[in-house]
Amino acid sequence: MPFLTLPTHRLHYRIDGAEGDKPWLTFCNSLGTDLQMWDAQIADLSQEFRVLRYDRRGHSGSGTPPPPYSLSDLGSDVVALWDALSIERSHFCGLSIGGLTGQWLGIHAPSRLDRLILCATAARIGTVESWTTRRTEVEAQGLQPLVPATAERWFTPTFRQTHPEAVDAILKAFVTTSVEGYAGCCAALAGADLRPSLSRISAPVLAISGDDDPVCPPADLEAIAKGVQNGRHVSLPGRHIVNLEAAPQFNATLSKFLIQG
Ligand SMILES: O=C(O)CC1=CCC(=O)O1
Repeated sequence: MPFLTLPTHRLHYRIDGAEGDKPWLTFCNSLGTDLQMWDAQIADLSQEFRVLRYDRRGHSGSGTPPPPYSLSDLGSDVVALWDALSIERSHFCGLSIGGLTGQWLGIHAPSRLDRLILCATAARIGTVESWTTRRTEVEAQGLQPLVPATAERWFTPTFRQTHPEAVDAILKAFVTTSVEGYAGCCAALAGADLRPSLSRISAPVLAISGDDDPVCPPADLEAIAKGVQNGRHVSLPGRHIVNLEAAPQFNATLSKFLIQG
């Protein structure tokens, strides 16, 4: 398991796929998941790309610096990883808080970005109050009590019934997330409002929604596509973890955007 050791924490990462001159594609997970949330993308996309995945600080194999975190902390972790791995430029695909991280990179590190895929995210997710409440609850009771409602927000009833093992694997990662790490990311979400800065994003953007996502509904992704300089929006069947629920369509949409433009 490779790690990058930073002054306050280490980042666990993984590289799959094509070697040589193939372009880099970086995946960035959502709150309470780990890099395995992208497993359904690897076989298809690692043919054409060098695929980099990592666990966000406070999640799974990465270290947990003391909370709170800011979106700038999360974006700077990606730049540190790219610097350490001598990755000058990469495509970037992030989901939810991973999509906010992608927007931050589009604004603050445009020279490092090729194309940007923003999934099940928004320029502002939730409210200061909702994230403060979530953080307080988690710090008091841990993550286990959140599991039923989380499963409902993340997957349709049909997917939960037909793919119980895939859902269990994601929820297992969720409950093992460190409370401090989760709380730190709640603080980053409370403080992140990129609506005034979206128009600074010049990288080509593909915004992907889950058409039944109660967290970031299609209108949020449409607003991103309209707000950036060069954006388009596609909606796929599923809820929040749309890359898993609609994996074949997701992979085909991503490949088309990255390869054909
Ligand atoms: O917690 C959720 O259900 C959804 C979510 C918000 C930000 C994120 O990354 O996931």
